[in-house]
Amino acid sequence: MTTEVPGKLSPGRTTLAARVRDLIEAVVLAEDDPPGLLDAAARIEEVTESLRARRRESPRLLVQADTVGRLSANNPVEGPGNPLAPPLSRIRVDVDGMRAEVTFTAVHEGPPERVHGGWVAAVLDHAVGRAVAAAGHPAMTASLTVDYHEGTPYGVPLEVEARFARRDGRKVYAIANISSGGTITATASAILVLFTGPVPG
Ligand SMILES: CCCCCCCCCC(=O)SCCNC(=O)CCNC(=O)[C@H](O)C(C)(C)COP(=O)(O)OP(=O)(O)OC[C@H]1O[C@@H](n2cnc3c(N)ncnc32)[C@H](O)[C@@H]1OP(=O)(O)O
Repeated sequence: MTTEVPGKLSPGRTTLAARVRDLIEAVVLAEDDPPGLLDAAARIEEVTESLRARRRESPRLLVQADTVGRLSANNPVEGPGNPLAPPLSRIRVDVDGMRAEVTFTAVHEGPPERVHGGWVAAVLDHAVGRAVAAAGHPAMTASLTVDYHEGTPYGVPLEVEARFARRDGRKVYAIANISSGGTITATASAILVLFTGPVPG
């Protein structure tokens, strides 16, 4: 079931997501002090139960108007309402493609002091999806090839870019990259397949 919330995302929701993002980072970086950790766990459980008492049916939260379809504000890459999303910021999407900024944290560490490759791929996957939709070809990723040229640092703003390349029948080709201070750390090429039915939000 889709829950549609008209208008802007409430500041309460974005603030809560931001505080939970802070919390996740604090958990990952917390010193090993068993009584302190158990006390924190009990207090967090209390908050979780209070939120669960007002649970919605679906994680979808459709509040952001988009050029093609609507993206959930709880999207796990871009959504400001989702504490798992890094999230993306300074998003610019038009027919020429998508550009955005993303700052990962220690939460996303894979190799020492570098972002886990799965998170890099998730952002690139999302970016190609946004770019092809903006170019008028809403489609789902069938194949994503990622080349990791250098480790991607966290704790610094990164640039994400993606653009539609070409279309061949239902297949839509796109490319994307992620860079740090002008140095490209990962590139992706993707084949997406056009949606045949309605474009999900
Ligand atoms: C506003 C919206 C913004 C959205 C932004 C968010 C982006 C989010 C990015 C994602 O997370 S996407 C989710 C991850 N992807 C999936 O879950 C897709 C899972 N796969 C499928 O559901 C189906 O495989 C798919 C819909 C992609 C294709 O199935 P179909 O039955 O519709 O297509 P079919 O298998 O007939 O293939 C159509 C064409 O694509 C080609 N194809 C399919 N899979 C391929 C593949 N893996 N590699 C290369 N080509 C492929 C296939 O050969 C064929 O080529 P031809 O038309 O030339 O004959």
